[in-house]
Order: sequence, then structure tokens, then C-alpha cells
Amino acid sequence: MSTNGNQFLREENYINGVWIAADSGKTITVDNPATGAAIGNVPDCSTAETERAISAAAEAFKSWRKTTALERANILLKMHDLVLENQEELAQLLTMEQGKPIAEARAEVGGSAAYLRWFAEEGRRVYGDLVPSPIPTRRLMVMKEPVGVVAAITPWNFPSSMIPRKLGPALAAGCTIIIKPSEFTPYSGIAWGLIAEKAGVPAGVVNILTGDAPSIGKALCESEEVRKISFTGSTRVGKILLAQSADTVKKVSMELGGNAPFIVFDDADIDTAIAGAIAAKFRNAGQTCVCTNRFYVQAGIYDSFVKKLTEATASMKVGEGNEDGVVQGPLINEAAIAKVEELVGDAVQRGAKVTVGGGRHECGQTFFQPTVIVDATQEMRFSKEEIFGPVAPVFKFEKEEEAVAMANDTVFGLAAYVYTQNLGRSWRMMEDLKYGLVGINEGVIATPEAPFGGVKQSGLGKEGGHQGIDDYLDVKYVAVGGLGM
Ligand SMILES: NC(=O)c1ccc[n+]([C@@H]2O[C@H](COP(=O)([O-])OP(=O)(O)OC[C@H]3O[C@@H](n4cnc5c(N)ncnc54)[C@H](O)[C@@H]3O)[C@@H](O)[C@H]2O)c1
Ligand SMILES: O=C[C@H](O)CS(=O)(=O)O
Repeated sequence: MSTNGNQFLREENYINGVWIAADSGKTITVDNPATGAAIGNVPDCSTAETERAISAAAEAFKSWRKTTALERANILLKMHDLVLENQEELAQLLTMEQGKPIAEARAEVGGSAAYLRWFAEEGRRVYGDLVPSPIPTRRLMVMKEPVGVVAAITPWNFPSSMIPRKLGPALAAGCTIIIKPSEFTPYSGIAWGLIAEKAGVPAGVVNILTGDAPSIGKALCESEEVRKISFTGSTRVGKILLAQSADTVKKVSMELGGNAPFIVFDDADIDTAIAGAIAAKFRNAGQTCVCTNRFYVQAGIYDSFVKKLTEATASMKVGEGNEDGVVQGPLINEAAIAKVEELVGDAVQRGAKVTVGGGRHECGQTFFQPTVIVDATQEMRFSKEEIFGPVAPVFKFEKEEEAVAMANDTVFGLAAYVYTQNLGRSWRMMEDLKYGLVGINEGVIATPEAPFGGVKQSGLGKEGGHQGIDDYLDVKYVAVGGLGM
């Protein structure tokens, strides 16, 4: 059943085409991060429900894998249309449970639909090979097949769009899926069950579970029937899931934490760099995996960049997501605020100076002032730890090789950004920066057409692009002999 008039605000889980409560009747209360008010309660499911979801997905796989790529594409496009037809309701749900400004929520929902369209098309281009045989009486074929049951575990910062990045390629490839959204933002995840149901996705193909993450995750990782784990979240949890998946040798996709450098050279167009800096730092209140974590600014442009960045940051309106003109909402909870406060405190203690912001915002317990902090050094914690908040540390450098060395001095490798008008330098940056994504004079680059994913401890595998569906396919080599008979 739905509450508060939004048809997508459902307080049940979706297993095998049936809406259910937790066996125990237990629930998890979900709060609005901007106001602290309770939105509602979702099922607190655990191992038993997870095992039923796995059985349902395994049974549904037997027939879903035999549908044609065109049939699957048509269902994904129906889901795409439903998302766009209900974009406002889905965006309002997202802002209510996650806090982001409504314009960002609308964009996220639009992006969700775009991933569905992309993979509807990609699914119809899963080609095999006929390999020239060295033996006259033998033919060599390469086939691609769906891996089977997929388990998807997703984060709270993009509670809508992180799901179709997995559901899209999974269904397009012929896999079935069990989705466990974050307990902080479950409603946008549960909504995918309703969208699937309305689109006519057969029972068991899409299953949505909320509840005790460790026990659900353990059941998914230890099941022989689950053949792939697709995770988006922290590197810490990614490592737990990788370890838990080892015994059954699962395929894994890991979209993990980041520590993005944003390098500005003296020859950069400064206004372009400032626009890119604001977009790359403060989107979703700095709570994105690809948000800039470190600004490295060359000495010749440093003072004017700091001045302009401070001015632009000071002009940002903070408040609840539906308030006119608000460009920054709350952080997800008070623990997130405390973490950001800790990192700012550490930097100031080590000699950094705040030019704007630096503390909690008057809007409420979960709001933090958009902040610029200068004279940053590699010894400060935020040079190695993901801030995940609206704080922009600015470091000064003299030479190009110094910037590259500092930028690469991290265990992470998700996104990096470079602002320069020098062609040779931009190519050296592309090649020398050890990251999965590089923006040259661009601060927001994710798109369904391109492979998104990190290297090092930022992850394994890609989401989007033609690479995105490969992670949901097994490659089979078939040798057909006896042709001389
Ligand atoms: N690389 C990317 O594409 C990408 C995208 C978004 C977020 N992230 C990263 O995610 C983090 C923020 O998201 P978060 O706080 O939700 O991350 P998180 O790792 O705390 O939680 C992510 C998901 O894992 C679940 N989970 C937690 N502990 C688990 C366990 N022991 N077993 C199974 N599941 C478990 C959570 O319930 C949630 O659904 C940041 O580090 C951010 O960089 C990465
Ligand atoms: O935080 C994670 C998202 O993947 C960021 S983006 O919307 O893909 O840029």
C-alpha cells in the first residue's frame, strides 16, 4: 500500500511478483534528512526472505533467459516510459528520503530512464563470434550468455539511478535480479518493484528487499544460485562483499569510494574552471563518489581561483530540497555531519584556513555550510579520506609533475578533473592520472553512453557504455567437429 498520496511510497517489499511485509513483522523507520521527521516504515527483512527471493529469481531465470533480446528491450523501454511519465512523483520521493534539491532529484530520475533506454538497445547487440578454424572439419563459435541470478546492493546517495545501472544490463542480458537498496533511502528502491510490475516484468525477474544489510548480504553472497554481486557503496563494504563472494567464485562489479583531484593549471580558463569546480564539488551536497575531494591549483592562478571559488561558494543557497533557489540540501544524517566536522577540524589544526563556511548550517542538525578551506597539505586527513560533504580543500602546486604525484597519491582511482587549455598537457594528464574517469575542462561527466567505474580501491567493472553489459554475460566457446563426416 502507498502512503501520503505518492503512489511510489510503498511500505512493502516485492518478491516473486508479490508485495510482502517482513516475516517477523519488524520494520525500519525512514527519516526525512532535512527535517528529521519520520516518513514511514519499510520491512526489516532478513535471511529467510532473502532465500525466498533467490529461489524466485532462480526459477524466473529459466524462462526469462529464453526470451528474445527484443522482448526484453521492449519491457525495458516500457519501464523507461513509466519512469518519465511519473518523473515528478519519483523525484519528490527521492528528495523526501535523500534530501537533494528537487532539480537534482528530477535529473537523477531522468538519468535512471536514460540507463534503461541505453541497455534496452545494448541488449540487442550482444554479438558472438565465428572464429576462423585451423581445422577443416571443425568450426569455432563464441557465444555470450546471461550469468543468471544477480544480487544488487545500492547506496543512499543516488537511491534511484544506481539501480537501473544494474537492473538495466541485467535484464537486457537475460538475467534476473534481487535488489537491496540502502536502509536510509529505501523508497526509491522499492519504487522499482512497482515500475517493474506496471511494465509487465514477469514475477521473480525483479525482486526488491529492504532490511538487515549484513544478513541479507551474507545470504546473497553465500548462495550458489546467485552468480553475480553488483555493489555500489563504500570501499569498506565492498571488501566485505568481495570476501563473502570468494567461496562461490561469483562475478563481481564494485563501484566504490573516491578521492577525486581537480587540477587547475595557470593556463586554464578560470571562469570555466570555477563553474566546473562548483559542479564537481557541491552536487548532492558533496555526497557523490565522483565529487572533487582535493583542488590542486597552480601558483600563478591560485589567488584568483581561491577568490572566485570563495565568492561562488558563499552565494550558494542552502535549505530543504523543495525550497525555491536551494542548491544544497542536508547531508544524509548527523553522523555524516560529524565526519565532515572532524575532517575540517583536523585540517585547521594542521594549519589550513577557512575562507567561507566551515561549520554546521543554521538550517538544521544535518546541514553543513558550503566551505572552502585553503593552504591544504597532503598531511591533512581529507587528502586521503573521502569527505562526502560540501567542503572544498585547496592545495597549491608549482610544477605539473608535482600535481600528478599528489593527485595519484591515494588508494582510490575513480574520477579526476583537469583544467588546462594546453593540448599537450591535457594528453599527458589523461595518460598519467591513474583514474577510471577523467574530465578535461568538464566537472560532471557520467552518462549512459560511457563506461563508468574506478580502478585501484575505487572498484572493479564498468556501468554504462558497451562495456556495461559485459559484466552480466558469460562467454562460451563451442567447437563443432566431425564436419568431414
Ligand atoms: N563508485 C560509485 O559509482 C559510487 C556511487 C555512489 C556511492 N559510492 C560510494 O558509496 C559510499 C556512500 O554510500 P553508502 O554510505 O550507502 O555506502 P555503504 O557501503 O555504507 O552502503 C551501501 C549499501 O551497502 C549496504 N551494506 C552495508 N553494510 C553491508 C554489509 N555488511 N553487507 C551487505 N550490504 C551492506 C547498505 O545497506 C547499502 O545498501 C561512498 O563511499 C561513495 O563513494 C560509489
Ligand atoms: O555518486 C555516484 C554517482 O555515480 C555520481 S554520477 O551521477 O554518476 O556522476
